[in-house]
Amino acid sequence: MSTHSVTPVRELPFIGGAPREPHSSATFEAVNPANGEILAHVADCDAVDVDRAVSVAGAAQREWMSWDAGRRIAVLLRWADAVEQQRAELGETDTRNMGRVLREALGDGAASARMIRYWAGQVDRMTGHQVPANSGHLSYTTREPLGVIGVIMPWNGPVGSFCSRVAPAIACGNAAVVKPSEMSPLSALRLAALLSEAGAPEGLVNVVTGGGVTGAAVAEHPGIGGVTFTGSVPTGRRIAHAAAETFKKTVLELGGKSPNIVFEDADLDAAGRGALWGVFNNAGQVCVAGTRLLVQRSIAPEFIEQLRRRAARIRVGDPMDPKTHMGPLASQQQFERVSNYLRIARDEGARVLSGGGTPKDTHPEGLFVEPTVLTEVSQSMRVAREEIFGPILSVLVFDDEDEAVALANDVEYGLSANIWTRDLGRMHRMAGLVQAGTIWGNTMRLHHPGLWFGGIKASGQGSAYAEGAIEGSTRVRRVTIRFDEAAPTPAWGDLDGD
Ligand SMILES: NC(=O)C1=CN([C@@H]2O[C@H](COP(=O)(O)OP(=O)(O)OC[C@H]3O[C@@H](n4cnc5c(N)ncnc54)[C@H](O)[C@@H]3O)[C@@H](O)[C@H]2O)C=CC1
Ligand SMILES: NCCCC(=O)O
Repeated sequence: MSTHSVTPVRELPFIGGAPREPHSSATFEAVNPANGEILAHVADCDAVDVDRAVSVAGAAQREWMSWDAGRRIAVLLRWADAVEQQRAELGETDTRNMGRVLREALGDGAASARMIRYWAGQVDRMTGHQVPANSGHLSYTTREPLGVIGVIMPWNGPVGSFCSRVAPAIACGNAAVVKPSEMSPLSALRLAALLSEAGAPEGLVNVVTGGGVTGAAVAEHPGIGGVTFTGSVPTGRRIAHAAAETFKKTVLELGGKSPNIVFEDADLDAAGRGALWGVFNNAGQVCVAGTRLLVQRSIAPEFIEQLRRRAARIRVGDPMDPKTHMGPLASQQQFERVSNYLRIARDEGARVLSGGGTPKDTHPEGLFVEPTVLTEVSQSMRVAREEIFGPILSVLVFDDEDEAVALANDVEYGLSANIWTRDLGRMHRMAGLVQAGTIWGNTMRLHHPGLWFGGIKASGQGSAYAEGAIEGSTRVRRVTIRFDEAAPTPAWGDLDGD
């Protein structure tokens, strides 16, 4: 367990380029899930705080767009450098605040810096086009920012979530009001400060801390032009309803129950390693976690034994320790949710092949759950259908491609799918038939800010990456100008004379 101890600090919302005393006097605690330590008392912002943030964001956005593109690009590049330089501090903040193991949290800072640089390169590419429609006329479209974007964040990868949403929003010329998750709000405050220090107008990116009430105030605010949300399906639905009232654009990246489909002709060693990392990384708190392993019957015994052997070597413990593979769950709420699914699995008749415990003896104050592999799972069981968001892998067996497709698609979600086979014909057939917004073949969780990433079915709409991020952050307008006086004008020709 970490020996690091802290005196809880008071964290204020970041509004107008600095921490500001909030209107609301309510607070909530930021807690280290590895040891129960209280890290901070964080302001629980109300609708007045959100309104203040939207107001300063509007003014900052106008200033931002009055700057030449080169000056805006320079700010983004300085911000990227700062995120990279501060990645140790940012990573430690996330590790303490939500239990992500430090060795991975450090990687988030470096990946986020690359992401910001990608978006810096897009700043002067928010172009429209010219349409040769009518002779004697020039018609063109412009792409312009929505104004203020509301960013409502989850808790499972705070640094990456902040940068992947804020960078495209501001690269497209917007300001942002960010509502981090109440379970991991701390790094967002630091990231907004780093952007200010990099030279952004005061108020370009503001952080209002709080829970669902604060988030709802963001989704409802008429001064916000678009919302990008990552989180659960029920909350995504609420946000879509709230946003519709004022016709906000929305990008919704919601839950998943991603299949990881392994055929007998696959590289079984790579597929086995991938299966474990894909579901147990970040203690399973990953939207695209491959939580359903669909394995072909002919190789099932051998493959499952490989999983059992390797899963036993996963080191669970202090997330600050560089040797640890898996830290605790992020919050008491999540710990109870996952513990409940362990009970449901047993009640439904699944077999616990490995794990299945919540090691309170070795980790009395921590919210740890063992990496758990469930076999003898059938498609009707809740553990095979519902998003758990914890380190639980459900193994199902199939005979042929048709059955694999049927099992893969028989859930409400459609975020991502992983397919392992050496047969490229089969790979492409499966990629066409499996219902998921992202298909990974012989790999998993490979991302790039220039590649579309979004869910279908209940897993959401739009993409917070690539062209989806631009679409979600901008609107298009059309201009038509008659420049040739010989070109006709639409008018009544018989209004003159007697
Ligand atoms: N797919 C993903 O990446 C994620 C999925 N989840 C799923 O959701 C489950 C519950 O986790 P939560 O953090 O409670 O998810 P959530 O979807 O309720 O919360 C996500 C964010 O939305 C905010 N929020 C809550 N109610 C809101 C409302 N009415 N209007 C606007 N914003 C609101 C929260 O404060 C937080 O910032 C998890 O167990 C997991 O299954 C959670 C986080 C990320
Ligand atoms: N926001 C998508 C990141 C998913 C992943 O951690 O792979």
